[in-house]
Amino acid sequence: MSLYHEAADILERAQKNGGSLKSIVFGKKTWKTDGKTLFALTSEAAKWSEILSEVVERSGVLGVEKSLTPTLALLLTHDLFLSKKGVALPSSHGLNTSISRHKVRLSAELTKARLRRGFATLDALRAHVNSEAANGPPTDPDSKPRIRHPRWIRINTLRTSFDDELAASFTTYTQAQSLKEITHATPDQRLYHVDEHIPNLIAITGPDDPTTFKSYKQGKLILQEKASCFPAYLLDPRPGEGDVIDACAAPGNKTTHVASLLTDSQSKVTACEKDPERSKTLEKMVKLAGAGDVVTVKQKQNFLKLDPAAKECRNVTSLLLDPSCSGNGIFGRDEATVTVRLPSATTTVPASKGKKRKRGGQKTQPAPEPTDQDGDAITEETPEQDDEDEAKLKARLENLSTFQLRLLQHAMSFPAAKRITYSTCSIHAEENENVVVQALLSDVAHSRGWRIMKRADQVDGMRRWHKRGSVDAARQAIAASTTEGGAKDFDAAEVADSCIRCEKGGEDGTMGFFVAGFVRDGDVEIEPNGGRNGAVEEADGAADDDDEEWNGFSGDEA
Ligand SMILES: C[S@@+](CC[C@H](N)C(=O)[O-])C[C@H]1O[C@@H](n2cnc3c(N)ncnc32)[C@H](O)[C@@H]1O
Repeated sequence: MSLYHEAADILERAQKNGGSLKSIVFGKKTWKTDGKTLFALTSEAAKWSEILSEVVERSGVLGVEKSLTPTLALLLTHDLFLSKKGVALPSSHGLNTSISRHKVRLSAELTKARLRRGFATLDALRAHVNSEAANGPPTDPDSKPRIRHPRWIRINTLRTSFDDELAASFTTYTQAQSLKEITHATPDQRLYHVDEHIPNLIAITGPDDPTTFKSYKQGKLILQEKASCFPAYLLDPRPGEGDVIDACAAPGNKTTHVASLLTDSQSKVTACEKDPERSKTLEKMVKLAGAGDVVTVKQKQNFLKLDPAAKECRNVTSLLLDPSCSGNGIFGRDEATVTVRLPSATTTVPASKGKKRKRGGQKTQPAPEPTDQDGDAITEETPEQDDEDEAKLKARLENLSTFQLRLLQHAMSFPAAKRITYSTCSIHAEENENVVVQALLSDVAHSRGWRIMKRADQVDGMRRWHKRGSVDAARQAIAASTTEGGAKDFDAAEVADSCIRCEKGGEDGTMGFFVAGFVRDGDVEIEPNGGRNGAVEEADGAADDDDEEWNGFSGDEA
């Protein structure tokens, strides 16, 4: 019973205050209904809200059913016609009877709404609604053509081969020679493009929802943003060289990517995840991707508490570090294209009787994030709130970068480690070039011989990637550190060129992202203590780190 009232509350808050549905649902822990169910219903209803508002308003149902608020009517109408299971209430329940007794009238209005939009069947309308949610509404012909964000799909070579999968899932798709064809496609064009930087990655566009593909459900296709594929690829783990740690692993996209690069070797991946719920998702995703033989999931494992000197870590040669961040690089493609429109309470008479429909304020709201086959959200991060004030943001970035630096220094303390990648889905220099410079200047980097992985030493696709770090940001970070001494040897242009950035949106079809690699020859003696900025100190102070890190998730707390 609380489902519909709680869902109505969420949609109304979203319409009134903005913010993402995800933040509203998962930011509150006291809902009676579970968050996944609430998110699934509200995000679907949000997608259909334009059409369903029209249906509810034109049916006149609100004029006769006093127990129904406009939002309840919209949600119940959604479930009555569009949910496989129908209205999730006993047929005798008051809310169910008050909507069901108007089924014929509502159904007629839904048909009219469909025909007005030129769709012959409800399935065709559904495909259109899903496509608009994914790609946004068509642009005004006079305006600049809108750039369509591609749907990036990594073909999981642990379960299938690239060619087999193209033949299995994309037979109705035409190959596009350039990414531009994808970013400028019309919504109904089914196209795929083979990425030129990351092996086994394709960009697609079209009306289909790839989460409904059989191969997706079998773990053969992984929905993963292009930029998010950079860290594992840049890490370039060499089969047989040694083991890998994914330090902050859930939901596991990069973990399974690394695992796919280590096939036919004895090398193992240890995936740490501190958060209990996300640990379960990680475990599930690793199994689904067929990476269970290669990956050991350490559930509820704080990476800072993993002892680098432990026997199990002695053979770790590569570490992938993708910690929590402000998340402001996440391209809110899905979030920006779904509109919540709630029916107007004042227009309760069918339009045929001459009343004008009132169009309520529109807010952009999220469509569901990609989910695993059980509907678990598998986003990597929560987008930053737009309305955060500057002082709050500054404090949050300070907290985050302190935490990120600690993790990075801890990664640098693994005795056999030779390569590390550090990444964030943030575009803030504080979390990126600044952390890189500070890590390079730390005692642990110095004592163990860590240096930046230069562009010339990067794996082919990353060397060719055009967008590099910010020279200004690197220069400022170096200048800030020079006062403490020791930064004179760093060349800002070289540091920046070694870093990789991705722009949020635009013709590259990427989210905002940052990644840098660190290398060492592995022959420097380990010091008993990490020194001033050493990892041992950070690990000891890990209890405080928990709080600091969670400040980074204010997007979830809204
Ligand atoms: C940006 S997400 C990682 C996304 C993941 N790499 C992927 O590609 O699917 C950061 C994750 O790190 C986890 N985390 C944060 N601090 C951690 C720590 N100290 N030890 C282990 N995991 C941590 C968070 O709970 C979150 O799940």
